[in-house]
Amino acid sequence: MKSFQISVPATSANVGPGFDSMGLALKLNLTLQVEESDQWEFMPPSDSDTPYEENFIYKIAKQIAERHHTTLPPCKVTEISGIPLARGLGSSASAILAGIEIANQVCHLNLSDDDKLRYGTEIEGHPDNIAPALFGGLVISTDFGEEIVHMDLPNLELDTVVYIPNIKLKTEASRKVLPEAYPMKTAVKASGVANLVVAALLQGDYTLAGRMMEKDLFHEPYRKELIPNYDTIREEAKRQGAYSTILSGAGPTLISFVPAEQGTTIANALQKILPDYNVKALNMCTEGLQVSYQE
Ligand SMILES: Nc1ncnc2c1ncn2[C@@H]1O[C@H](COP(=O)(O)OP(=O)(O)O)[C@@H](O)[C@H]1O
Ligand SMILES: N[C@@H](CCOP(=O)(O)O)C(=O)O
Repeated sequence: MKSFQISVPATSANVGPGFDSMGLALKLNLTLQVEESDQWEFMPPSDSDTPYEENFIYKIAKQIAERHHTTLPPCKVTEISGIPLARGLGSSASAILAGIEIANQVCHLNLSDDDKLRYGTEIEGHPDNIAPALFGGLVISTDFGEEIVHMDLPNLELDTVVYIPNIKLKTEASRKVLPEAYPMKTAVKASGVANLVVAALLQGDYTLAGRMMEKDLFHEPYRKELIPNYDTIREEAKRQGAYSTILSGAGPTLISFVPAEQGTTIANALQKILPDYNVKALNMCTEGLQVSYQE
């Protein structure tokens, strides 16, 4: 019987002003063990009354199989490790890619990376989590409909610290507070800020990159009211030496970019003043989606 493991990293989208286009993979994984079986089963079950047909990953896998005019054979799927849900760490993008990959493996679809990026982006609605979850690293991507253009940035000499509160914020809800359109002057300044973040990262000028990340005009000014302790965490992280502290994805997690090797020290200091949070030092992850087969 075939058995394989799928591992997909968490992601932090936007990186400040790179709204819907910039994201990086983090060393925190969704890992699933998949075995062909005589019936569908998800372990641990989300709750005993929910049929497998309602499972998010199952629905994605089924949709991809149908798109290729085939049906999924039954599988037992065991979640070995997870990414906290609705916290701004890309759990939905990782689950979507896992569903796509299950269909790819068990239906022998032979999907290319571009196929996975296209399907994942269509389902998620934007490529900024899907691209780094698929490729690893820090990826800039934009969906032009006929193609999704994406480009990796070279590895950065940075650690990150994430501040995960024990409340959820669905991405859909956090998008509702954003404006439909931006005045021309705001859009020009906002894209200038985003360009400076990329230029500064490429030059290794992390002080400037951090300063510009915190000047986002696309989403943070509208979302910060939804985020508990937004100003306190930013100020305290700066005092501890962080280059920047910004929303991770749509929030409510905040993420700091900090000098290499200083993640754990800064995380420990912030955990002391945020006892209700899970404060973690996380390295960036250069690997994206991985599949490994067992005998
Ligand atoms: N491992 C998973 N298994 C099943 N559903 C998942 C999984 N990961 C994410 N989801 C679905 O994605 C939703 C969270 O997506 P979203 O609001 O975009 O937040 P985020 O992607 O920031 O964690 C969850 O409420 C759940 O429906
Ligand atoms: N660009 C999106 C990113 C959402 O990321 P998530 O991790 O919160 O799902 C947005 O900002 O809405």
